[in-house]
Formats: sequence, structure tokens, C-alpha cells
Amino acid sequence: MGTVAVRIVNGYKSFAGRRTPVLQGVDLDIATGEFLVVLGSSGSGKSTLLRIVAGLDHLDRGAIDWPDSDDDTRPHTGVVFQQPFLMPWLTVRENIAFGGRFAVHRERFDTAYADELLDRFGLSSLGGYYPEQLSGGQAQRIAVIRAVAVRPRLLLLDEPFSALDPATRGDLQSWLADLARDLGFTTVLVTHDIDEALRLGDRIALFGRGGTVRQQWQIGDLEDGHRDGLRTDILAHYRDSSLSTT
Ligand SMILES: Nc1ncnc2c1ncn2[C@@H]1O[C@H](COP(=O)(O)OP(=O)(O)OP(=O)(O)O)[C@@H](O)[C@H]1O
Repeated sequence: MGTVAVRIVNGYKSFAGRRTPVLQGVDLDIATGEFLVVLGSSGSGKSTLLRIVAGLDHLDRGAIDWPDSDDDTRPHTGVVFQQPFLMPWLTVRENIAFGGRFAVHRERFDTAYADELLDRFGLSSLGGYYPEQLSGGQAQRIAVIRAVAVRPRLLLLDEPFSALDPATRGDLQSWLADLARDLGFTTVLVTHDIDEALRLGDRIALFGRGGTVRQQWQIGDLEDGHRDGLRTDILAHYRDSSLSTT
């Protein structure tokens, strides 16, 4: 592993009223520039982890830091959720500018770059559309462009494709893989879809019940035969981790 963008050491998080912690003993390094998929069954703490990395929540114990950051602060971060959350009264172009205006680092936004992104990723014809005129897949692509238009170094995606039909989801996975490679930032995607994880991840970290990292796989360029074997292995661990209550 080269430099580390995000390091979590012995992370612990619980919520009042819950019998078990949501995260415990989480040790995780996210390498600068890698595409990490956080895979796990429902309730394994994936979204909580992502929210903590995004700065929307905090660890109760343990530490999170940013070894690759010059001033030891969180790198500029873009976040995409399951729903696109576009403002219905604004056009696509205005929605992206709106995101830029309210971003923490709003000085990093400029409309010329947003237009360039729309063009580079095949969406410029949608610039004047209103959200109600977009398909679910188009709206989610715009949510991704809005997130990357402030030039983040870290892109966080929480099940961004789970509300889409399988064909649209497949198209968006390819599109996102191209975009992440092209723009070259560190990406963390949360999903419970093993095939999505295998398709997109440089590395997969499997979370299990009890909120721990159960297993990790380095993916890289796999041949089809190896991919099938790996899928079987991941599925076995996935089943095991979602049944366990530790
Ligand atoms: N703010 C909160 N208060 C209380 N409990 C919470 C809170 N946020 C999450 N939880 C609980 O923590 C557990 C883990 O939630 P989290 O959303 O992180 O899991 P997840 O792996 O992303 O699940 P899913 O795939 O269903 O989204 C769940 O049981 C959830 O109900």
C-alpha cells in the first residue's frame, strides 16, 4: 500500500438504546487513490462508518486520521447517498452550482469545471433539464457530478445504485468506474451487493454483524475463472458474517 488517505484505529461506536455496538475494533486503512468497497449485510454498520469518514458523525472511542493530508485535517470530501436529493425547482446545471455554493470548500467550485464534467461524462444535454424530467439513473449521475464538481480528494458513496433497476445499475457502475479512474480520487463505496463490489473495488472490506471488519480481499485485474472462485469465497464469508451475532 502507498500513502494512506484515511486511517481508522480501533474504532468504536454505539447508539443509545442498542444492545450491541454498531462498530467495534475497526482497524482500516484506505489507500490514497484506491477504490475501496465496504461490503456487508444490513445493519453491519457500513453507513455509520461512511458517515464517520464524511464527518457527519464521530467515533465514541478509537481514532480516525488522515495520514496523507498536509495539515492533518479531513481531505475535501464529496458524498453521494441512495437518493440524489436534487432540488426540484432548479435545473441540473443550477443544482450542481447549488451544491458548489453550499459546499464546505465552495471556493473549489467553478461553473466552467462543472460544465466540463457534464461534457466529459456524457451529460451535457441534460444541463437545462429539471429533476422531474430525469430518469432515476440520470438523476443519480447528476448527484455524482454535483459531488465531484468541488474537486474532492475523497468521494464517499452510500449505496448509490440500490434504488435503480439492474440494467441501469450496471450502466452506472461502468460509468462510475470510468469517472473514478479518470478523476483519480480516493473512493469508498458502501454496498451489500457482492457483484457490485467485485466489479468496482480495488479492494473489498467485509463488515459483519457486531460492526467489525471480517475479511478483506485485494481485487485488481482478475481473470473470469478467478473471479468466480473469489465470488464463492466472498459469498461464504458474507453468509457467515451476517449470521454471526458477536
Ligand atoms: N442514529 C442512530 N441511532 C440509533 N441507531 C442507529 C442510528 N444509526 C444507525 N443505527 C443502527 O445501527 C445499526 C447499523 O446501521 P447502519 O445504517 O450503519 O448499517 P448498514 O450496514 O449501513 O445497514 P443498511 O445496509 O441496512 O443500510 C442499525 O441497526 C441501525 O438501526
